Amino acid sequence: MIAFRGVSKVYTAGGREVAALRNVSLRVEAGEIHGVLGQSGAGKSTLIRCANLLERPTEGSVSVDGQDLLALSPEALRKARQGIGMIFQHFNLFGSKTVAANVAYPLEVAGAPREAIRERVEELLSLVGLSDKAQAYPSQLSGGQKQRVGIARALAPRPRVLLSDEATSALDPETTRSVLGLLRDINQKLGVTLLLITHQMDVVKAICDSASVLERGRLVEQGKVTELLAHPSTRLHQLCFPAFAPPTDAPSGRRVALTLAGEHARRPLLGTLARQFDVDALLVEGAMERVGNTRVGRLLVDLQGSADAVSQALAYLREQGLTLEEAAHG
Ligand SMILES: Nc1ncnc2c1ncn2[C@@H]1O[C@H](COP(=O)(O)OP(=O)(O)OP(=O)(O)O)[C@@H](O)[C@H]1O
Repeated sequence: MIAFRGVSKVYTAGGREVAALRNVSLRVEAGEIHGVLGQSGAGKSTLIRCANLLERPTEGSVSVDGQDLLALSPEALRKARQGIGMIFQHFNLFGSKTVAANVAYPLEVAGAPREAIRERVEELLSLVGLSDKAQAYPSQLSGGQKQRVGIARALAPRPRVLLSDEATSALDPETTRSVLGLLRDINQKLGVTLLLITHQMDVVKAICDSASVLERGRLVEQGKVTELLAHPSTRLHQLCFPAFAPPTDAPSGRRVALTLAGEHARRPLLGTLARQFDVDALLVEGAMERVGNTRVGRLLVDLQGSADAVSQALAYLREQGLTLEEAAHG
């Protein structure tokens, strides 16, 4: 488990103070994948670097697995850091070392026996699908392969927590998907807790259980991804479902924006409106998104039928717990 409590970070540069984090409190449960989403300059890198004290907070506390990192001696912090792996946007591999030597590096630093290192490196390269590249150099690898080496190296000391600093930002969409799939597998197979920062909503949708949004150093929301997306008022929802385009034609019925999540997204609601209420739903615009094992959607529909029937249909949808907005955003 990772806990930030009241964390602030102020940088002083050229006599000027920059508040990069302002009173951030965030809890990531053990075994979760948590994504921190934010625009450039929001403070994401600062936040993730505070999780292993590469950056020391100006105020507040950071604990990992119940250990208050700021209270540790330098020696104890060095040990605690072995339990916190990190992967980077630009991979940070040693160009002059082979893939195997890159992965072995943290184990050599920790003084592990040679044979144990050899076995562990083999196991890790197999885990990330690079057994055939052990003797290659980073310059001979694609971006996705380099990141897989970065992941293998980060996992070498068997960390409980993995920090990902925009690990897929430099990769194309397909490679991004495969690296995210690998991170999800690692989380599930090894139970590693993952804290990642990203400016890409797609990363959050693809693998995060929970997420938070950082804006100008402040955490403006946090929660389960599916729960945040189910509410049109959240930043996460608005980032996932951009506002509908302004209408160019007159509505052909009562125009309503529907947010479907969880159970609702699995039921044939529009068919029910037709059968039970004699109300047809014309789909104007919208999207359904897959989020983990569930689906979330936002649809703009024109409900067509007698005024009474449409009112009853709307009452039914509200009773079902759906979020409805008559004045669709946009
Ligand atoms: N070492 C530093 N010295 C002074 N200011 C800094 C330093 N590092 C970051 N900042 C400032 O702190 C703020 C947050 O920066 P940070 O890099 O954490 O944001 P970010 O969300 O990771 O941005 P990006 O996505 O562009 O990397 C910015 O205003 C940045 O200019």
